[in-house]
Amino acid sequence: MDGAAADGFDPASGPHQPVFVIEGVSKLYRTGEVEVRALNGVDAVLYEGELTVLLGPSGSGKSTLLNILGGLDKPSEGTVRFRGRELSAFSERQLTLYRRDHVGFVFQFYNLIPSLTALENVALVTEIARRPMKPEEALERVGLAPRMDHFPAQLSGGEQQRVAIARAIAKRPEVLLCDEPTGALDSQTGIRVLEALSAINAELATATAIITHNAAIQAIAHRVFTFADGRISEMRENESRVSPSEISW
Ligand SMILES: Nc1ncnc2c1ncn2[C@@H]1O[C@H](COP(=O)(O)OP(=O)(O)OP(=O)(O)O)[C@@H](O)[C@H]1O
Repeated sequence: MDGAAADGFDPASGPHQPVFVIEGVSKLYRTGEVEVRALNGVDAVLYEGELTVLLGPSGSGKSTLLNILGGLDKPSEGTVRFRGRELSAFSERQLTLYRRDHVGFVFQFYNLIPSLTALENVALVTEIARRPMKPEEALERVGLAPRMDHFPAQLSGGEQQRVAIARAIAKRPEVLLCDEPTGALDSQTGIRVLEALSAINAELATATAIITHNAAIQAIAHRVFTFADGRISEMRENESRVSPSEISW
């Protein structure tokens, strides 16, 4: 924990403190006559320092919940609290500040700026963050320090995704939200990306949520939520976790 404390994580808050408390959350989308209930009464808790996997078929509501946790969307019913503050009642301005100061996002497609090097892509974020790490350190943490002067087109898909992870963690977010981070990658490359996410979760104690369709990935999590039809049909704590290098698909 020493290293983590040096990185600004307060060990006094300890593991097993809730980061998000989700109560009775439903989300309805209405487009013309068509109404879709993307979430239907979700209750869940995500904990400090934990890696949570959100598993389930397409359309089961995983991204909708992740977007609500990330302050990109609001529930139609129910409440979400972030460290005791009611996120679901935040104004747009408060949500913008919340996203900027507390949340790192990683998406399936890396969204790097092609005309900037890996280092410059990460530096874009550290320039506006309140207590960032050096961009070099962020790239070091994902094993890409030797490639920092390369442009996205000179990097493989998995390397580009690791730059995107470096960019997301460089502002030291308390939560890292990842929507299908390995969805576009082959298994070997995807495992490298999961190793980077898992190492960051362990070293910085960043509460991490990873959405996937891929059931093999659940073995690396502390906690697994399985989604079905807008609900969490099963919540499970893994008694023993395996390292990403031990899984395959
Ligand atoms: N902005 C929107 N407007 C209308 N319907 C939406 C919107 N966003 C999501 N939905 C619908 O809500 C349901 C849940 O979608 P969501 O993206 O949360 O599922 P998911 O489990 O993340 O799926 P996937 O794994 O395919 O990304 C789906 O039926 C989807 O079509």
